[in-house]
Amino acid sequence: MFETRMLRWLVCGRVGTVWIWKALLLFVAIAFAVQLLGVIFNKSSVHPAGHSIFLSSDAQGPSLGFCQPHTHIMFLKTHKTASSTVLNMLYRFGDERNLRFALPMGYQFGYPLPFNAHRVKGYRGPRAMEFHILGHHMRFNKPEVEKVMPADTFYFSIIRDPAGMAESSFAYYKEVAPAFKKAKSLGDFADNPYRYYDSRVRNNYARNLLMFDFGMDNSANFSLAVAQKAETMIRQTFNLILVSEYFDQSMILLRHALCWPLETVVSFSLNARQQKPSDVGGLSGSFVSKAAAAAGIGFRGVRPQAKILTNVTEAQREKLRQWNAFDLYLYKTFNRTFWEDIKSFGYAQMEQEVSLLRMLRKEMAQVCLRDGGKPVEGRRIQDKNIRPFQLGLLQILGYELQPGLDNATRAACLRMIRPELQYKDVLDAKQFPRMAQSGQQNPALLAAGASLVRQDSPRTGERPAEGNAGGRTAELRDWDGSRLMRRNQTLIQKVRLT
Ligand SMILES: Nc1ncnc2c1ncn2[C@@H]1O[C@H](COP(=O)(O)OS(=O)(=O)O)[C@@H](OP(=O)(O)O)[C@H]1O
Repeated sequence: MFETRMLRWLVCGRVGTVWIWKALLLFVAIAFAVQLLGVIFNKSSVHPAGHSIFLSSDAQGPSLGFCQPHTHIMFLKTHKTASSTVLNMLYRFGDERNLRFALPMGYQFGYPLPFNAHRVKGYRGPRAMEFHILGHHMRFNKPEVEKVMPADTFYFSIIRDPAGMAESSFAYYKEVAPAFKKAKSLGDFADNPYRYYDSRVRNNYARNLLMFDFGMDNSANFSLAVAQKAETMIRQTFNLILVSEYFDQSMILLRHALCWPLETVVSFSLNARQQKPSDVGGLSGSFVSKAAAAAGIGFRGVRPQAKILTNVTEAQREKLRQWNAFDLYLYKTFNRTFWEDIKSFGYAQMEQEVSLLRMLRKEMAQVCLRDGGKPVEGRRIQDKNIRPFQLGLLQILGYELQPGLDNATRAACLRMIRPELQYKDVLDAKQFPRMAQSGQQNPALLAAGASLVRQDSPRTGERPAEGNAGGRTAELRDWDGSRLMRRNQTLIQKVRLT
């Protein structure tokens, strides 16, 4: 009773309606200012601390309108699809803004086993800590990924024509994948896959690798119902599927979806296969071979044997597509969706942004890279911090930095060319400084791209050890899960455990 009278007195008697309106207006103004500050704060928290090294004032790209940059991101890093180039971009974005990565204990999340949250370093139960970016190779397993990543996570991945993927995969995993090991050449495999492929052995690199990475059965014969089920799962889970053959268009769609400035999606192609002489103007699906051919760049030192092993005719490329029928279905389906997205985005705007992106890449190549950005065979790169991990028949290419760069520019350029394994170590050491200090990682092994996995680690479930580190039994594995042995201080690639 008393309160009501008091209120009436305050409202009508003492304060008056004008004052109420003024108070209301003030309240609205304060709320708006708080909101604005929040946006500014949020935006600035994902902007790099340092200044941009891009010379051009267009580095931010055309306006994105009013949007909030995404910082919770899950990238399914499919194999042989330009995924290392995409991951490098995510690494840079997160590194420059001190975001937290969900990193594996070694170099992979137990691939080819399905992803398990307990393989994430620092994981302490569902959502116990905030992870921003998850992007390493894995066999996708949604419930486990959801334990690690926040509910508002943006999911995306990348696909490639199965013929190009098969070439890339064969060149890389020839000595590792059971089906490839026995084949005389990729052409031979394409002509007679059933002679070499045994579905009882895990042969993910040799058939429907995309399907496998998305967490589904890769070895069954094609069935439309199963393919459609896979499509539905992907549509329900992933916000965007990029296409490797249209990498630059993919980057533009991605930056708009993530609300990121243009400069964040400028990259150099990483993890490319060594150029084969026959590729020039020719048959191969290698991205770099085409780019190099267009630029008139030639390579020397190719093993003729390797060239013969990976050569295929157009008819054999078609056979490889049919052999990978599930992947072909996914590729065709999501390629269509990709072009529908571009249509909605607008062809003219896409063209404008792609040109800008290419201009920035060219600019960066001139600033950062030796010889105008000509890719270099891994074995010719002296600096182990930028030498890409080597596996397979052909050299994996990397880059060398322009000499004489100032410190800030050098650091920014280094981030763009630092290979995946080395970058993972840098991020790992940043996130877990005490472990890095206690020397858990062995630099000699890191240079070779190996991980040291303690045999007694309850989470890894790795096989018994062969090496010996600090008196403890330990096993040496490369990033891909294949076992490495040390003999006379030399790391020797061993056969992968399937
Ligand atoms: N920007 C861009 N555009 C198109 N293609 C590109 C790009 N960057 C890398 N690549 C090609 O991707 C292949 C390597 O793929 P990944 O990095 O996914 O390989 S891996 O699974 O991580 O080993 C590898 O293909 P191949 O050269 O055919 O083997 C790279 O050349």
